[in-house]
Amino acid sequence: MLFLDSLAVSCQSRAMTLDIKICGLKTDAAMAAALAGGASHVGFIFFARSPRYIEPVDAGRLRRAAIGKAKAVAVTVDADDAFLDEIVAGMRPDMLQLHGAETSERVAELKARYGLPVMKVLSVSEAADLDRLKPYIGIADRFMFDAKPPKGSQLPGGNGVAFDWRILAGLDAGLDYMLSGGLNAANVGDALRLANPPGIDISSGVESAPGVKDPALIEQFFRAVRAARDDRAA
Ligand SMILES: O=C(O)c1ccccc1NCC(=O)[C@H](O)[C@H](O)COP(=O)(O)O
Repeated sequence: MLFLDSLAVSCQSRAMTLDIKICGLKTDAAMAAALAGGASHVGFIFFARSPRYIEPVDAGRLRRAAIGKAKAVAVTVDADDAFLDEIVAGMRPDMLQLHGAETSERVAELKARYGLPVMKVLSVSEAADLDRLKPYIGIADRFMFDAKPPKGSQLPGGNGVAFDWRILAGLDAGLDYMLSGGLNAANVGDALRLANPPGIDISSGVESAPGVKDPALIEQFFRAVRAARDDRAA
């Protein structure tokens, strides 16, 4: 845990801005709710086994509503160049989210190939997992810390499972990341209080069924975030 120790700086010094990514969008109504709530990022899933899978050209159509409002993120899992070419051409993302076992060399290669910022996802369950950050520092533009998938899950993400957010509290205040995994309107206040992250990400916590985003739940989530932030500012 030497690496975590060396990064330990008080989170109190973080800026008061909070990025919010709503992930797994497939409909205009969900997109409208995400933008109305003030999402900074909207995510599209390009993983065939996911109930949130969307074709690149459909994502390209949907993401138009976000131009100038929120960054459109293409979420991929160990995708090959041919599929990434199709995604980038069809959707025109602002950012790639790499949710598989991509190495730091692969991250660097993709940044050079597409000229897009990359968010590398690391799945965590204990503080020692943060040691896996090291090779990506200075290469990935941003990180996402997500929970490890439960046993038997077919999905690397979108499982609605949380991890112990306190393990993020000692991270360098300058590290740009999103806290993800199992967030919902009921627990987001605790997540913000315990980890004070620069960004958060949610998917299944704003769904009425797997892959079905509920605009009312999206609105409720933003309300909960605002209430938690108002409480902390008071
Ligand atoms: O959501 C999916 O189906 C998915 C499938 C494959 C790779 C990543 C996936 N989701 C990525 C995300 O960014 C989710 O928002 C993140 O894992 C949190 O999901 P949840 O716990 O449901 O909020």
